[in-house]
Amino acid sequence: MAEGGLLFGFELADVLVAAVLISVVVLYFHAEALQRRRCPPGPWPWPVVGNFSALGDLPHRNLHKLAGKYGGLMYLRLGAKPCLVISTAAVAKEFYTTVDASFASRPKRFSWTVWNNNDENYRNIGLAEYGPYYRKLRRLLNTELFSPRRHASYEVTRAQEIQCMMKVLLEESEKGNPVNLQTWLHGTTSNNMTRMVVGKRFYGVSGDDGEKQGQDLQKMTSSVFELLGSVVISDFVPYLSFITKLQGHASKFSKIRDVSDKLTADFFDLDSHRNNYKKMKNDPSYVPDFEDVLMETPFENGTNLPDQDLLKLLQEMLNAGTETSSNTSEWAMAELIRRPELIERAQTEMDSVIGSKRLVEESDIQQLPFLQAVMKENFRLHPPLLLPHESREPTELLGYHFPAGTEVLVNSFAIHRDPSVYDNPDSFDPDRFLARPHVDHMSTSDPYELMPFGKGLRMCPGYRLANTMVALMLANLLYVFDWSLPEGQTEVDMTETIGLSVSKKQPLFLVPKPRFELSLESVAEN
Ligand code: HEM
Repeated sequence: MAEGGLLFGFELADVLVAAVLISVVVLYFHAEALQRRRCPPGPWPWPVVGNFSALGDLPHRNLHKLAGKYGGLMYLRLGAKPCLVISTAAVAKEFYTTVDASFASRPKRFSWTVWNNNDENYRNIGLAEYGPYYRKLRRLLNTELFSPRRHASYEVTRAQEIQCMMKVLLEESEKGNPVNLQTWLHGTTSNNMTRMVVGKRFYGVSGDDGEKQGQDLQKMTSSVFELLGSVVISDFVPYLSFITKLQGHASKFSKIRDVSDKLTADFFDLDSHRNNYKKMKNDPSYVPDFEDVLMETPFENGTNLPDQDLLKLLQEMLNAGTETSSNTSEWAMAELIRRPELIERAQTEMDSVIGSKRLVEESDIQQLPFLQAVMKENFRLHPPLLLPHESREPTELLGYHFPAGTEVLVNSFAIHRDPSVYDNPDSFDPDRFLARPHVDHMSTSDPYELMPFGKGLRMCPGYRLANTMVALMLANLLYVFDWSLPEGQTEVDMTETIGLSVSKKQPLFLVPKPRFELSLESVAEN
């Protein structure tokens, strides 16, 4: 009974506060339950942060585990933001064939904004909103850098960079010491990329600065990938930005951006490139590089790109083109060294096809089905990227309705481990692809079961180059050398670390031993 401000012996005010709190909680659960009835299955979200903690340190693995419980189309609430996670080939196919265009944009992330000089109007291709600016850049990339014609024209460049790497490895092998494969794979892909983009190589160039330049570049690309892979709570709950500040992310990210921007400006030296182009552009024998093309192309309002955007794009090509391909090749060597019988099979195949003491060339690759199966199996187990998409308009997928601004993660890590598609999905078994030649990540008619480069409008534009470089590096490493673990080591540490891409936490050190005598000439530096 209420008596003198008391209800059943409690202060009336306390009772009222408790009643309001209970009502809020009941209303929250009721509203959430109503909303979830209209959404695909997924874990119950916490108030405020939703399912943010489900991402964890290794989102590709954590989301794969959750998909085992909730299925191929899973619904998460990240803060207040709806997010779909696609984890099977069937759902991926439905997604790409019905709503790809609606989901062709990217969300905003705090780290991406810092990298873009604190501007949410992202100017680099991988993060830009899907609109006229993005489409123009993408067309330029497709025609001026990655078209089949351009790809063929850079075959000599690729062969020279492979030759440089093999020459150094042959020299190193004479000492009998382990070599850091990560460094050489990174240097080779990096040189190839910078030669395509600005006509210069930076890694391992002789002279006092050669080694340092290479190390600086490697540090830059991996720290930028670490920055771009960082997800913070205020990406999904903006009013928690004080936590992001307290965690010191802003100053850490800005520092990485400033160091990488300075390095890029020094490496790519726009002024001297511009002067050189002015001198050369009327010479019919001069072939403009990608930097020339970018400098000359009118963008919004007919004006050329500001230097700041131009440098960011060049840096992006270097980052995207280097980290992914070198990580992929390193994973492949790490998998193979644990299964020496697979190395032997690849060598036997190459001995019978190549049969002479020379490097493996691009035209050989088509005749090496086992090597290609090894590559596919490696792409299956180690797809490097999980880049989010975001919808620009309300959409419907598999009968569910989603508002504009819904995120999508196409988790190829989970798709590639679907036990209903792949037997023993965790084991490294290239033979599975010899038995399924129709599964081909390089073909547009592939059944979405192997998609390391994504699909659809935002699919990786560098897929042809990446596939060729990984094939060439792997084939040559395996053909020219036998490999062993450093003395005293019996196992390979396969621990992953994640930035924007999944890489090996510990660099792979292996001891090369030449399989035959091969002397390689120095390749002229340019
Ligand atoms: C093994 C090597 C590589 C793999 C596995 C890979 C994979 C991917 C994936 C999965 C995406 C995201 C697709 C999506 O959002 O749906 C992507 C995007 C991208 N990749 Fe690659 N990539 C590789 C190499 C390269 C190379 C050599 C380049 C050359 C510069 C490159 C440039 C890009 C760019 C610019 C994007 C952003 C595309 C966009 O947003 O429109 N990648 N890549």
